[in-house]
Amino acid sequence: MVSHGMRTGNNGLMCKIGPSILNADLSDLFSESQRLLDNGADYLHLDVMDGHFVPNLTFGHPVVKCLRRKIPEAFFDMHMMVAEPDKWVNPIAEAGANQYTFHLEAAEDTLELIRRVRETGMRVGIAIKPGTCVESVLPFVDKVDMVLIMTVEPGFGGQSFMKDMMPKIQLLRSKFPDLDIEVDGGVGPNTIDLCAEAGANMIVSGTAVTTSDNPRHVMSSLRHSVEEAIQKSQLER
Ligand SMILES: O=C(CO)[C@H](O)[C@H](O)COP(=O)(O)O
Repeated sequence: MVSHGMRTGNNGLMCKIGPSILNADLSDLFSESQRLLDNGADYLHLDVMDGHFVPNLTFGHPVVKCLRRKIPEAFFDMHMMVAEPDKWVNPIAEAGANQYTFHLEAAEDTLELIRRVRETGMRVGIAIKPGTCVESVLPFVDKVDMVLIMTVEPGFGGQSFMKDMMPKIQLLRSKFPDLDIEVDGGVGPNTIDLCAEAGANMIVSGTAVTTSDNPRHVMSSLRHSVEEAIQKSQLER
């Protein structure tokens, strides 16, 4: 598998758009995923839900493995909304994932979990729910590749964006200029500016992209907004 660096050059960050296929037609996961990639997605954000950590079920490693066979190149960003994140590290790695993002709230031994994910060769992400304070993730930030700030309660697509999560992104960005910060939940053309100004550089957008007649246009306008905000903040430094 090709290696997928998520950073660029010596200026630090690059904006990436990773649509979530949660609200797409899951009976045709391959075509839906390919359509998003063909229309400019930088990566696929794959939401794994186990019915315990969140009150919903999606799919697991067998489905990811099948999708990987049909899509050998794309970056698979796994958002593991599961109660036992340690249990799925190896199956998800063997299925061909590139990044394993677990929830801090579900981790029993966070450092050990980070070590285990790294050992597989996957990038490591930590996600926090809206009710979790950003300070709780700070001790781990220098050991991971990405922090995911949830802007909805995890479990369902199509919810309203929680703009009061923006201070979490601002705080992380001020302390960690080179960190990949992902935002997920209710993100679309009307909410992207807030995320971009706060400092997010990895943008998950589900419903806004998958239900659009013109996903290429939606993704390129999301990207444009974030790139402008990154450039502006670099000029201000
Ligand atoms: O993690 C998620 C829900 O738990 C989804 O990735 C997220 O909600 C994306 O969908 P939308 O953009 O429709 O909110």
